[in-house]
Amino acid sequence: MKPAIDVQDVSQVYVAKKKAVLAVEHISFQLLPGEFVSLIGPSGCGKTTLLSMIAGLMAPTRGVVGLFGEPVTGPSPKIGYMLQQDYLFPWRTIVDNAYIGLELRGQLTKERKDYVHHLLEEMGLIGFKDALPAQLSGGMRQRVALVRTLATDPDILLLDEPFSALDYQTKLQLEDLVAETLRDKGKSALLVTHDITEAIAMSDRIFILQPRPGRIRREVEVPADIRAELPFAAREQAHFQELFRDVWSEFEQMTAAGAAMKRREGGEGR
Ligand SMILES: Nc1ncnc2c1ncn2[C@@H]1O[C@H](COP(=O)(O)OP(=O)(O)OP(=O)(O)O)[C@@H](O)[C@H]1O
Repeated sequence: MKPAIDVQDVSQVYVAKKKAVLAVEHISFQLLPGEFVSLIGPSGCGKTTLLSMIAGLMAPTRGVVGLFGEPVTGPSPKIGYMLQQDYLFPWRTIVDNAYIGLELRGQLTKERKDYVHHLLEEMGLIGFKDALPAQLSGGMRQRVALVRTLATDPDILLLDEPFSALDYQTKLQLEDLVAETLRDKGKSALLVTHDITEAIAMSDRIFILQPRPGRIRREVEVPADIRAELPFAAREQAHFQELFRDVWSEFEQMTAAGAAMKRREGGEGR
């Protein structure tokens, strides 16, 4: 089986104000079709940089990214992107917002429109199809963003903190909806999040990244009892707390190492 995403020894250097920043270095991982994988790590460890390279928005300085065996050379129709902000156009109705990706690709056929209506139905939004975004709550707007992302039928979803701007209850509800929808449709997903519980509850595997430069520190397999459930119920499984403590202690070690490094750099600078 060809991996949905294949990141091979990728590094990325940014050049800003005559200074080079090594954002990520020697990153390699694969994501299989239908798998849900999360990237977690402290701010600046290169999560967004990695997503941008996978989405074809930026070429790696070194290494190769592949999607289903093909090298990434630019944005691909195989990829759908969901972000923290919903970026709905305020002057367009919900259904017209959901059509945008299809319009941009010249794919606004009767069949695709019917599929969008089906998705709006699935997400409990059909009664709001002619409303404007301002009339919807934050959680409903993110559901519209999900419909818009799924409308073009991408094989892989890149989820860049899509739940982080939501209140806690809405976030838990939407996590379940996203997980269930992606499982049903057999999509692969790569989630970037700062929330350890969210990563454990939603994923098959987790990559913990460390900063300066961004590298994979550890890969975590989520136990079967957690994976068998949707995210809300997953939090109640026997191995959940144990895994949470394990990942948390990894973060604490990383924070302590980062603070020690800053102290050393501060000392050297004096
Ligand atoms: N355009 C840029 N120019 C220069 N440096 C950049 C640029 N974008 C990111 N960086 C640097 O690259 C590193 C990785 O950044 P990136 O935004 O990918 O991390 P992140 O893990 O997504 O962070 P956050 O969790 O805060 O969103 C950081 O050190 C950052 O300062």
